[in-house]
Amino acid sequence: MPIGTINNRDVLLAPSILSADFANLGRDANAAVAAGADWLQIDVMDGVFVPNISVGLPVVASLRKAVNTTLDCHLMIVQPERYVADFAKAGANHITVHAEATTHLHRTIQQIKQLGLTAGVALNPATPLGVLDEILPYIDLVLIMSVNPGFGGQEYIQTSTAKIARLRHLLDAHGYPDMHIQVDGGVSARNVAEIAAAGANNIVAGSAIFTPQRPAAEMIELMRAALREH
Ligand SMILES: O=C(CO)[C@H](O)[C@H](O)COP(=O)(O)O
Ligand SMILES: [Fe+2]
Repeated sequence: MPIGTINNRDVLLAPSILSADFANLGRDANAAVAAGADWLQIDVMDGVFVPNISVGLPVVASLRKAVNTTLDCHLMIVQPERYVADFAKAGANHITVHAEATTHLHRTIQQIKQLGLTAGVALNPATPLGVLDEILPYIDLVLIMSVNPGFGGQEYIQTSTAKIARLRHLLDAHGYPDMHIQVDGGVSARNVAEIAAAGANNIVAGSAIFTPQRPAAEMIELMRAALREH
């Protein structure tokens, strides 16, 4: 499944299954897709790069069988190059690795692309955009982390908005109109419009979509409505 084109700056929604009900993961994932989610993000945490452990290859393989959508694996693991082939085999369509997690970022990106997947680079909140300079020609997506990675349900770090705007400006200035800017962490219907206005086109949200109180479809519609109104 190819990465969506963003020439018209459509905003994609990528619910993170981190906040789904893991005992009913297929049900929750399908509900999000039926409600118009464009991608699903699977947050893979190793307890080393981030202080939490989440899910891994078997969950990707199970979701691949359960849902027909773009599976976006956000790898929060050290030396992700050890596992990218396994995630591709499990059914990932897109893999994002952290610039801070690998010494050989270019080689890791090459591996992902050679596997036929699209590739993204994630930056932690304190990582400057300058680390992207030499890797932009090789990637499809930049993930701006708007929380410190490791947990769902954290508060959006406000300075992320200016970082997104600087990145969109830089991409426009250097001729990357199709690069996705994905934003992950603390995004909800309350702030999604300002995040999209700053230049993000690919929105990850976990706790704002998968809540026990209301169906995912309603929460996705609230986000779409906020995007339409801005
Ligand atoms: O990468 C992540 C955490 O490291 C998650 O994708 C993200 O936190 C989603 O959760 P929420 O929308 O609740 O902040
Ligand atoms: Fe994530």
